[in-house]
Amino acid sequence: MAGQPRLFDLPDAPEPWELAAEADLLTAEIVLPLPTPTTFHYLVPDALRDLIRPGQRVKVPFGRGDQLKVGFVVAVGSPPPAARRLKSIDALIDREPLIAGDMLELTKWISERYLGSWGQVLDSVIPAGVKKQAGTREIRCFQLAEGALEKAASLKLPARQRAVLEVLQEADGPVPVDQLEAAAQCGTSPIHALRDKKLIVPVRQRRSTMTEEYTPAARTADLILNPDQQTALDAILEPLQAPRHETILLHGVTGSGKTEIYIRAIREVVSYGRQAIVLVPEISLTPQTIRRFGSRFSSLAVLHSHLSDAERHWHWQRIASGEVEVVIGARSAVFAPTPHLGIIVLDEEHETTFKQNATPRYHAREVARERARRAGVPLVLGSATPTLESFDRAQRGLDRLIEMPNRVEQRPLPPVVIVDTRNDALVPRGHSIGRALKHSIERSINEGGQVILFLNLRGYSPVLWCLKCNEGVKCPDCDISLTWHRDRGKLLCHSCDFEMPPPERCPSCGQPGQKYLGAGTQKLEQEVRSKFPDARIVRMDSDAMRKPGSHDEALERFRKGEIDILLGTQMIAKGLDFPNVTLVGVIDADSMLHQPDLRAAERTFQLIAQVAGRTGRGEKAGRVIVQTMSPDDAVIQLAAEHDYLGFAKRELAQRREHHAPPATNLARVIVRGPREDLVRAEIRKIVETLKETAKGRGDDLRILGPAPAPILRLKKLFRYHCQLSAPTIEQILEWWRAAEARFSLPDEVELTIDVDPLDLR
Ligand SMILES: Nc1ncnc2c1ncn2[C@@H]1O[C@H](COP(=O)(O)OP(=O)(O)OP(=O)(O)O)[C@@H](O)[C@H]1O
Ligand SMILES: [Zn+2]
Repeated sequence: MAGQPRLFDLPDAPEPWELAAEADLLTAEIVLPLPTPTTFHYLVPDALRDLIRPGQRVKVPFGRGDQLKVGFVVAVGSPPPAARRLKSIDALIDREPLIAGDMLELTKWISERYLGSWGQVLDSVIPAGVKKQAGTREIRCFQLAEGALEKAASLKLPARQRAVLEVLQEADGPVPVDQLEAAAQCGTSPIHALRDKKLIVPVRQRRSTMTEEYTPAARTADLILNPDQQTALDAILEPLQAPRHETILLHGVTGSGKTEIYIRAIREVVSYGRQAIVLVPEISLTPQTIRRFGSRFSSLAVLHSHLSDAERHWHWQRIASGEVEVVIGARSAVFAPTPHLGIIVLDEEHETTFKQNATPRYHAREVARERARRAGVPLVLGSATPTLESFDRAQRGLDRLIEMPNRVEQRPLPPVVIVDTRNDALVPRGHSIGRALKHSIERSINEGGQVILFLNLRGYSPVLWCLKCNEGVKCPDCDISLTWHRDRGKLLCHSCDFEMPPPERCPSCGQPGQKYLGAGTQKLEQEVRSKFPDARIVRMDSDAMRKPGSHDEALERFRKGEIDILLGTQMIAKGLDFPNVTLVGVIDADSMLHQPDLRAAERTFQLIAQVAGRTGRGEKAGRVIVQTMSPDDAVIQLAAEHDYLGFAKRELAQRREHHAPPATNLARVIVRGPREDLVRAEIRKIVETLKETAKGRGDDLRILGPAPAPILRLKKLFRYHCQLSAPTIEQILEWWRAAEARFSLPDEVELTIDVDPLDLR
C-alpha cells in the first residue's frame, strides 16, 4: 500500500463537511464469486450496523444494472480513503458468520496460491448445507421482557400466566411455544395475554431437526508402543507441547503402526481441550480407520461424501461449537471449523485425491500446511510411500523426517515375486491369471489364507477393437476408448456419461468384425470364478460398490473370513489391515507404468508397495506375486525389494534431469472450446504473452508447449495446454499475474490454470 493519498491528489477532493459526514459511515468490504481478485466496498445501512460481521453473506447491487449478487463480508470498517459514491448493501443473508476470521484469511491465501478468485474459493469451501442451514427450522419462542419479573410482581395475574412466567424464569432463555405450553400446562391464550401486556416477547430461533445421536463404538485400550513408535510419537509431541508449527513426515513401511501414533498424539491434543483434524484419501473407503478412531475417542465427526446437506450442516455446527474432539474426513475436511485446532494429520499422504480437480484446484496437504502454520500447530504427513515432493522437502531439512523401517512385532515385509508373463503358459492366450499366480492362489486357499487380487481397470474389456481400422471404438465426445460393461450390456465412457449398446459394425468404417481386447475387473471376476469354483469371491470396484455402505459390508465379511478372494481396483489397495491375507496378486503392473505422465514411475511404485503391504500383517507370513511384461524395469524391481529410498534417490535424480517437480514448480494452462482452430490460436497468443512477460524475470522461467493435451477432446471440447515452470512457486504466481492482465479470450474459449498439477492428461 502506498499509504493514505493526500487530499490534493484526489481529482475532485470532497469538501471538509463531506469528510466529516463520511467519518461516521460504516462500510463493508465484500468479495463476490467472480473470477477477479478485486474486493468491493459497500455502505452498511443503519439497520444492519449492529448485525453485520465478517463471514456473513449479503446481497449487494452490482454493475450497471444493479443486479443483486450474493457476496461475503470480509471486513467492516470506515470507508476506504479514495472511495466515492458507494452503493449500499441490500440485505443481510446470514444471522451468524458462516466462517471464522482465521478461515477467511486461509481462503484468501488459497485464492492467491492457486490463482483463483477469493469469492469462488469461499463459495466452494463452505458446504451447501451450511449456507442453506439445512436440517434446521425457525421456531417461534418466547422469552421474558426486560424487567418483566419486577413488573409482574406488582400485577395481579391469573395462575396460568404466572406459571408461564415461572417456566421462562427457570429456562433462562427463549423457550419454543409448544414446550412452554407443555411446561406451564396451558393453551395459547395465557401466552398471548402476557405478550399483550409486554411481559414476554416473541423471538425466532433456529433449531436443528436432526435427531441422530452419535453412538460411540466399544472402547478399546491403547496398545503399548514399540520403541520406533515411541520415538516417532516423541518427535510429534515436542512441537505439540512447545507449541509451535512443524511439519513432520512420518515415513513408515506398511504395517509399521502409524495409526497408533496419530491416536496417541491426538490424545495429547484432546487433553489440552483442543481438536484434531485427520485427513484420509476417501472416507467411504476407510471404514477400518474410522472404527479405530471411534473406539478411542468419545466424540468424533466423520465427514464423508455420502452426507446429506442436513447431516453436513449438523456436523459443521458440532465442530464449530468445540464439542467434537476429532474430525475425520476427506480433502475438504481441512476446512472443518474447529475453534481450537491442535494438530492436523494427513494419512496416506501420497494419494492424489488430496488434490481437487476442479476450481479451486487446491491440494489439501498444502492447505493443511498453511492452516497449521497459521495456527502454530504441528502437521503430520504419514505414508509408506511418500510423494517425492514431501520426501524431498524433508530431506532438505524443510520438514522433519521420521523413518519407521520395520513392521510392528518384527513382522517381515512380504517377499515379492516378479513373474514375467511373456513366457507364461496362459497369459499370452488371453488369461489374466498366469500359471504361477494360479498355483499360489490354490495353495493360499488350501492353507486357510485369504487372497487379494489387484487390477486397476474397471469394466469387462477396456477396448472394442476394429480389425479393419486398427483402432478402438471411441466416445463420440471424448478422445477415449469406450469400455465394455458386460453386466449392463453397454459401452461406457469413463470420462463423461456417454453410453451406448455395442455397435454391430465399426462406427468409423462401417465394417463388421470387432473384438473385445484386454480385461477389466469384471472379466477377471469371471475368470477367477471359473478357475476357483469353490472359492467365495467378491469384486470391489466403483461399479460393484455403488450402494452406500456396501464397501464397508464387504470388508466386514472379508474380515470375518466369509470371503476367500477379494479382487478389485485401487479400492482394495488402501489402508486395509487384515491379518489372514497370505497372498496378494498384482495382475498387471505395466498398465500404470506406461502412462504418459511424469509421475508414472512414482505411481507404479506406490501402488505395488501399497497393495503388497496388505499381506503378512498377522502371524501368518504373506507373499506377493507381481505379473508384468517388463520384469527388468527398475521401478518394478525396487518395489519388489521394498526399497523406497533407492527408488526415491533414482527418481529424484531423473526429475532433476528433466526439470520436473519437485526439482521445479509447475503450473499447467489448459485452454478449451468447441472449435479447435480457435483454441489453438488462443493458446498460441497466451504462450506469446507469457514469453514476453517472462523477459527480465530471470532465465530460469521456462515454458513448455503449446501442445494438444494428451486427451485432445474431452466432453465435446478441444483442449490445448502449456506448462510454466520456475524454481519457486512465487515466481510462477508473479509471472502469471503479470501476464494474465493482458489476456482477452473470446467467449467460446475457456481457460484454466492448474498450479501444482497432478493430472496432466
Ligand atoms: N505397538 C503395537 N503393538 C502391537 N500391535 C500394533 C502396535 N501398533 C500397531 N499395531 C497393530 O499393527 C497393525 C498395523 O498398524 P497400522 O494399520 O497402524 O499400520 P500403518 O502403518 O498405518 O500401515 P499402512 O501404511 O499399511 O496403512 C494394526 O493391526 C495395529 O493394531
Ligand atoms: Zn466421453
